[in-house]
Amino acid sequence: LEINTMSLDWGYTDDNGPSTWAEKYPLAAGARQSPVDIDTSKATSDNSLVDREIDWSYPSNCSYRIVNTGYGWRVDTYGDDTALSGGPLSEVYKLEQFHCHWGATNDEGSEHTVDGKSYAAELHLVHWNSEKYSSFKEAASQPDGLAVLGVFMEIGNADNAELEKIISLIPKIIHKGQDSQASFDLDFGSLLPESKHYWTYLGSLTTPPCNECVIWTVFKEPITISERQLEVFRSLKSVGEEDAIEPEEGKLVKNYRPPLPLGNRVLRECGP
Ligand SMILES: NS(=O)(=O)c1ccc(NCc2ccco2)cc1
Ligand SMILES: [Zn+2]
Repeated sequence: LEINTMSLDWGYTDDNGPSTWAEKYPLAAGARQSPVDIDTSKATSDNSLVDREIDWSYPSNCSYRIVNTGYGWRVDTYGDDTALSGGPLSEVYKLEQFHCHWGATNDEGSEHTVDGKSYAAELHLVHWNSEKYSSFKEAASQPDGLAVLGVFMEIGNADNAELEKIISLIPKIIHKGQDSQASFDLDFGSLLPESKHYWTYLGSLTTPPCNECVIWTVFKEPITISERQLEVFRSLKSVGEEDAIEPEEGKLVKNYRPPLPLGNRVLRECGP
């Protein structure tokens, strides 16, 4: 008797989704988990961040690898001449990868929420503390190991031109495990909002193993992408090419974790 148990050990469906993760990944039940709902009335703008704007420098032309992780797309950036500093960060962090979270409809999809409001998607730029640690993996086991920039995405009429360079590669990585090498000049600056105003708090990876190793910085201003671009995200599959399933099955229509309690953590903000 061969039972087709083609199931991921964790995911976003009812039987392997966020409410089940703590069974196999105990850190998911920690007190410093992400994402959180950003209750703007709780944000404190103490002097520790004033004039400490977040600074980044990313190369304009670089070679990248985009991969279908089974949980979404991820661009690996070989972050040599990248640097993130300032804001809540005490050291310089290097960009390791960036990826996105989205939902089945446009009224959900972001991981962080603002006074209970969800955005249609959320971009994460993942950096690691290369001043203190010698690898991303080592940094991911440290409380100040990673710095992730969160950028809300809302639906607008226009395509996001920078994102289009990534979206044009998605048809090549429809199935889990597929990847595509591309060297394109990516202007990261335009993947970030104009305003550098942000909220920051101490949290975790929003997917298993949910390590509590992230200094989160979430920009207040969203960027816009088009409905068509978001539909391309939803066309990704969570299963490999060899998993014979119906064409409409296995689509990654959502890959966001709902918010966890902020608890007694401090939520700081920089800028109105
Ligand atoms: N959504 S996110 O930005 O919090 C994020 C970022 C990076 C990882 N990496 C997964 C990992 C790290 C160490 C072992 O496995 C997972 C989640
Ligand atoms: Zn993420």
